[in-house]
Amino acid sequence: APQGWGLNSWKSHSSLPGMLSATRVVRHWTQVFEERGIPEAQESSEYIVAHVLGAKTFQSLKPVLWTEPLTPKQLQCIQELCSRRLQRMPVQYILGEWDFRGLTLKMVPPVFIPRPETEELVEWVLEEVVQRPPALVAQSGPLILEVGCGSGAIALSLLSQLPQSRVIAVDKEEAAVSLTRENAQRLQLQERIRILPLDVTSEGCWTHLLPWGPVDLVVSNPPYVFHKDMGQLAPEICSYEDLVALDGGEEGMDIITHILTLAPRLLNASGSIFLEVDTRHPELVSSWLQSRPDLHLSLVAVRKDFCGRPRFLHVQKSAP
Ligand SMILES: C[S@@+](CC[C@H](N)C(=O)[O-])C[C@H]1O[C@@H](n2cnc3c(N)ncnc32)[C@H](O)[C@@H]1O
Repeated sequence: APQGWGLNSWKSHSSLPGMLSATRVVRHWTQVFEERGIPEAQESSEYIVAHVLGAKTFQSLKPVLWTEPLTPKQLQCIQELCSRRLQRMPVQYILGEWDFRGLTLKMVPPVFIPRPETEELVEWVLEEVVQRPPALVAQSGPLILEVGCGSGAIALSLLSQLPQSRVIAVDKEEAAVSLTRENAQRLQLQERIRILPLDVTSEGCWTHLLPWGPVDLVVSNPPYVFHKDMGQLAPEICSYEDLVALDGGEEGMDIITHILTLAPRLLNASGSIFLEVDTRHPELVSSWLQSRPDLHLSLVAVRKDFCGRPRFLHVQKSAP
């Protein structure tokens, strides 16, 4: 078993009690991970060792800690955490927290781990809000609805950057709802957020949201993976993350179309929807919207991610 392998490999160092420095331990586990085909071997090893030594990254450790011998307790702890990595558990779940746009969020499996691309979606929303007339932003708002809040990454980043904003965050999974709630409290942002369990595919679900609206913006990183692509996901994802957070149905559009159908009922006139999607979705969403003129929505902009792939959509409501 992977765990047994990790333990056995560690025994080779038992002749060096008290002499193992953080740097040597990082090197050891990097090699073990590489031999076992664990992705991001060095990063995984560095994050785990840094975490046990009380830092976020290996580079941010005081240099003296790189060379000082580790205690048996620290070594034991590193061994336990690295054994989990050998079982392909994502580092974010092993460490139990992860940073998103400078906010440290608690991470608990199987709630979706926020991805770096999503930071760009938040950035785009912030840019758009800043462009609004100053009086509008300063007085109250915006009021934002986030569909599928997961750990709360998007909602809490927006709240922390926009001091007048308020957010309604919904997710169909109870684990996500309670993790967003916990993260909001940890970050002292609970006063401006309403977190509701809600399945946006359920009949008449928008009626539960009406009392909180109308909203200025709808933001979502919905499940958008094409069902046929689900089999290609890495073991880290398939074995630990909630697949409900990823599987968007046949063309990845199942939840996207529900959000687009729901949003016009809740949005202010000329309100906006910002979505993170697959590269095939700009075209699919555009033609789907053309088939639904009754929604009075148009795709007004597409943005590329840091890899140059079209991954973010801005859809706007227009007057009927
Ligand atoms: C890709 S994750 C995004 C999580 C978080 N917003 C982020 O970016 O890290 C999608 C989220 O949508 C939620 N979800 C899936 N289907 C849903 C539905 N029908 N109604 C509401 N939420 C849903 C999942 O539980 C999951 O938390």
